[in-house]
Amino acid sequence: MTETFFAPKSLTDIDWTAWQAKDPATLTFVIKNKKILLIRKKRGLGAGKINGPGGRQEPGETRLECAVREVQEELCITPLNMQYRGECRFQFVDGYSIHVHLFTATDYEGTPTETDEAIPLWFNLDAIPYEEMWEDDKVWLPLMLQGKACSGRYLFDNDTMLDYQLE
Ligand SMILES: Nc1ncnc2c1[nH]c(=O)n2[C@H]1C[C@H](O)[C@@H](COP(=O)(O)OP(=O)(O)OP(=O)(O)O)O1
Repeated sequence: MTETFFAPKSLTDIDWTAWQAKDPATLTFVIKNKKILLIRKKRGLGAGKINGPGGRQEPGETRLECAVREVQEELCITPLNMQYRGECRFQFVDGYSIHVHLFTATDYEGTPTETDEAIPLWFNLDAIPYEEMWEDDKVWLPLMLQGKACSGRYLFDNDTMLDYQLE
């Protein structure tokens, strides 16, 4: 039987009690010496944008293992002192969904290095380039940086954020 998907127009069109993302994923932000380590993403979802390093969880992997592996793969460094900070539930109107778990790290081993997935970029904490990032980042990233609750739900049509709600 074919499953029919009705494109939601707002968050209230979605049954969040039954919501299960197609993909679990992570994002990690290394924050050191009042600077934040971001990437220019070269491929995958959000290619061309600035974001934290991260990606989709692999079978058998914990969230933390995924977060560490993605930073290692994308920037050739190992994040240290990882802390879980919250989660973002993203629903796209085309039916795709991704559940992103947020981590911070206060240090790292190695040297941030460009890979075929990402270019490392350091920014002062008061100069984060939100205009080059996913639209939702300006909603939750400032809260996360202040140590506040930052979990939320977001509805997207491609790159356009249609609706959001912090939890
Ligand atoms: N809206 C929004 N804001 C902030 N960050 C994100 C989104 N949507 C997202 O998907 N993301 C993040 C979550 C993940 O970290 C990446 C998407 O994963 P991707 O890099 O495509 O996954 P990989 O497993 O690394 O894919 P490959 O390129 O290796 O196939 O973006």
